[in-house]
Amino acid sequence: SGDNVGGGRSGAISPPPIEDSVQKIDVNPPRGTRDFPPEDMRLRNWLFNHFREVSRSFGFEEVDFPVLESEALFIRKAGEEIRDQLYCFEDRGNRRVALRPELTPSLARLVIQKGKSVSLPLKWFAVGQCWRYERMTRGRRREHYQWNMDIIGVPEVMAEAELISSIVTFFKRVGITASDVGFKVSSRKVLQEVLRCYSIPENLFGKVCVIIDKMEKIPIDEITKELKSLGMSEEAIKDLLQVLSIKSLTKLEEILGAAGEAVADLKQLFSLAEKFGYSEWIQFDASVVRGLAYYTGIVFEGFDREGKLRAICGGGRYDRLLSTFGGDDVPACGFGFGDAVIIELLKEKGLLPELSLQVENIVCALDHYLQGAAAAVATRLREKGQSVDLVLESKPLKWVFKRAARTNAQRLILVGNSEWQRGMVSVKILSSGEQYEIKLDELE
Ligand SMILES: Nc1ccc(Br)nc1
Repeated sequence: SGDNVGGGRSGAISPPPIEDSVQKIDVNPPRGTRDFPPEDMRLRNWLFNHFREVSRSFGFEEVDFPVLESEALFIRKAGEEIRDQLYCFEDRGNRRVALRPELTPSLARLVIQKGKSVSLPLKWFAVGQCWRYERMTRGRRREHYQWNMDIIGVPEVMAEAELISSIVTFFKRVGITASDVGFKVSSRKVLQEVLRCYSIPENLFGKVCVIIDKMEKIPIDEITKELKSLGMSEEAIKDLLQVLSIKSLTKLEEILGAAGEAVADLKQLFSLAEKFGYSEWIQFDASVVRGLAYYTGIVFEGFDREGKLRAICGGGRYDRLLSTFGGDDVPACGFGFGDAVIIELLKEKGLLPELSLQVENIVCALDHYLQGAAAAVATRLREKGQSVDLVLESKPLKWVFKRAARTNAQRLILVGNSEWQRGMVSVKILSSGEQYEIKLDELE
């Protein structure tokens, strides 16, 4: 029946010699990346389930994109860190590609690709791994998972208010309160209106934002130097930094007047926050600009009030992104929420959940020849929706009890000869120790 290939049983051919010398491989994951062994994967699933349940409760649909994208999707000339750390390379087809550093450009690409086949507004969410290539000198991670929610096709500030509401909903679900975290909210239109007063060219807007976003990270004279290199005068820089220090919307209105879009948008957002019931979570802070060049309006970031951690999440309006990719001028806003800072915050607050392995049944044959019977018992329970850890080899009972304890099994089902002859199995409820025999067809 056909040639024996690869040393089948009949006409056995000895397997080829192992040519490659066995060399010990590095069993750690690549620098800056993580494995998720079961206990870490349980926490990750717990977190992502909350992300997904909140998104769905807001009527959003899940989407995803390739981790690998054309490098062109992320080439922006605004001096962003995300560009400097792009994990990019040339593939075997000589194409310039990159591991995505964020999800928003992929989302914009898919919206454009879908074109008229989708009706606006779109409410999409994604949970995806994002990458950066950072010199390991700083020993930081090179990958993280980001939860994104985006609303495409709604120009009103109601969209940003809805997004912030979804994040507040997530925080409440995991036990975080407005005493633990807040949102700093501003609008890039504040910056825009100041720059216009000094006739700073629009094309410098993105670059100025990226520089301003470094305010808390590099010395102020470095900020001033970089702004000067863009051609801003000392007076313009002084006024700009003065406006950016404003923490009150009333004060902002005094400076910019009530007629501008910046003040109108922000007043509308704070009014909607009242209606959504999360006023205590948000505060105006003109210094918030976020580090992505494409934001055009409201921007916000979640922060821990103790000031120990980096930003928990961030987002805003990006009304021009789709058109810069050649798509129609479609308004859009969204946020990114990383999987690292939130876990640090939950640890700080003692809110990490206890997540142990749980299995409902462990099934074990008491003799080797009853393995088939044990398989039948396991299958029957599984068909009834029960989880079963089937002991796959002959093991001493002591071993089985130890495994049942480690897996927090609720029931131990033993398949023994005398019981099986009578169509029975023996059940032990591990929490109470109660033990009884039961007919197989009554087991559930
Ligand atoms: N954009 C980005 C990607 C990966 C990590 Br870790 N941090 C930021």
